[in-house]
Amino acid sequence: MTDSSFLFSGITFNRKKFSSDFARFKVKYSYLKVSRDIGWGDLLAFRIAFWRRGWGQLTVEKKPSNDSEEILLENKDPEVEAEVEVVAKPVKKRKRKAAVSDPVEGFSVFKSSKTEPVHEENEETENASQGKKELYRQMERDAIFRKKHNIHTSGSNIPSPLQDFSELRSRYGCRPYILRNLAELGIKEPTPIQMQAIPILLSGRECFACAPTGSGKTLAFVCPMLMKLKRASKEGVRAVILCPTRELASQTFRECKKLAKGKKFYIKLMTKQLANSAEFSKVPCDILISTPLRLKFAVTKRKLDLSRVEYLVLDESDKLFELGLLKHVDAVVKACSNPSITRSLFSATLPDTVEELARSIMHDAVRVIIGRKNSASESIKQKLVFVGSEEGKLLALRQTFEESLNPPVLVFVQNKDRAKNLYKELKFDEIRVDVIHSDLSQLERENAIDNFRAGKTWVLIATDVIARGMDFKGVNCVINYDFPDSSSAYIHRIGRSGRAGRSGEAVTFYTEADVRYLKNIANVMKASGCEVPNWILTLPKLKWKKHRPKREFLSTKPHDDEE
Ligand SMILES: Nc1ncnc2c1ncn2[C@@H]1O[C@H](COP(=O)(O)OP(=O)(O)OP(=O)(O)O)[C@@H](O)[C@H]1O
Repeated sequence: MTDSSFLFSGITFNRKKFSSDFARFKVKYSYLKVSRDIGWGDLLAFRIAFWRRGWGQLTVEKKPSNDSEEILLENKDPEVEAEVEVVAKPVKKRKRKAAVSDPVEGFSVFKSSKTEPVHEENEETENASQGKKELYRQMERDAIFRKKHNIHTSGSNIPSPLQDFSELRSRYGCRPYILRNLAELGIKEPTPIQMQAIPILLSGRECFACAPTGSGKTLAFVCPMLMKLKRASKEGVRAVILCPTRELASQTFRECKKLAKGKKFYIKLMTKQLANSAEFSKVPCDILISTPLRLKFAVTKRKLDLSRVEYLVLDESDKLFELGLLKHVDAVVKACSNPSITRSLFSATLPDTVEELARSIMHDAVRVIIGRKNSASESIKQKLVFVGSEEGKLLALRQTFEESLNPPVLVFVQNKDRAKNLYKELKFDEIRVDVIHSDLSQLERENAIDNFRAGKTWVLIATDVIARGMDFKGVNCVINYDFPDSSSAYIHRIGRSGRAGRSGEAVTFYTEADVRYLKNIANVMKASGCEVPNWILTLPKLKWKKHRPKREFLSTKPHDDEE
């Protein structure tokens, strides 16, 4: 068909000239034959239906030798045929209505050539305005729904949010195994980030999203990824999820497996062993979950091919864009060279600099913010405690544990040496304590996490290595033994409690040396509805800077004893 004309904003596509390309992509399209006299109103109605479902581009090709037109639907979903029936209804309805109304209105079915165009024109204008009205009504309904769920979006043509997981099937033809797995996991209603991010990603749009800790971001990117991949393939890596730490990568790997249960996807976690394997390219892999350094190593040293990757997720994106990781992330993003890739960024904190970077690398991305940007989860009760000095901290910690130890409790310190020392201090108290930091082997780190998850450990002392993304169900209290180095570190640390709607508590110790930095944290606390003494809020504004003071030796023993 060389004489193709496209209505609305479609890509000109000469099917004869590009017949071989078309044959390759044929499976992606479905057709709907409609009468030649299809009006603009009908097309607008189709377009609205498309927009609501978050489908691809709607274009029309005219067939000169035939009395029908084809509506070309760019849709990669095999279920589209069924949906097209629904979409086609307005045309049938209009025709039926016309047939019934003709005799009533006194018009002949065989109209003269003079009167017909006038009637058609009026009808089309009417349909167009009806379509427009419906579009506006839908936009209004979406706006009300978003407002109710604190969903803030920016970007063009944003798909309607999901109100219910059943819409995954009715709007997107989701396979039953996902709905079954969600039900088995006890997941009934989508969280606000899932309501909006899932339709965006399913419609093939790029997205950067900021939603509170514990609000279900993982599912918001894993679910559409599985739906888009549809089935397993052995033709190379098709989706990559980058996480800043090994612990988070392995947790995300497990979450993927849970949601994919019953479907034979090849989901791989990039372990040291796998990264070093020379046979990597022969291992079937649909979804690869990795830290940036390991993936970069596999790409550069093991010639791992990422050119077929269709979906790339940068989880904890602001952390991935920090200086130490950025060059590895950059190498991975470059290796994912497929021009039709869909990239997405997720985090509970999204600094403006990261947003700018995201905008510069993404195409027509939609921005989604749940609640207030860079804020803590509102289900956490936050408290600041003045402890005077380093020694004061240890006394305050022991006193807290004596008064009320409500495990599981996470205690964050500034670095691994302090973690080791605090562990030595608490080991002989009558509490089950463990420690996790980067000097431990992978196995030791995993054991520490597993024991904490299983309730064998009551108090886990940690560095920021587990501050992001780790989902420990039911952590009752987070204690910032050492003041966090930034407000985003604070948000992520305390976000290990108060997850998925549960309540939690966060206590932050501060000394004289930390007072200058109190305001940043106090602002976060105030924004999430916690009480903060006024004097802190009136402290002078500090320019953004990481606060990592050299802290005194952590021990209650006299220093001479240590020598
Ligand atoms: N729709 C839902 N309903 C109930 N629970 C859910 C839902 N979605 C996810 N969850 C659960 O909520 C918990 C937190 O989810 P997840 O780890 O994805 O949070 P997150 O937003 O990524 O947090 P963080 O910012 O800390 O990484 C998990 O235990 C997950 O199983």
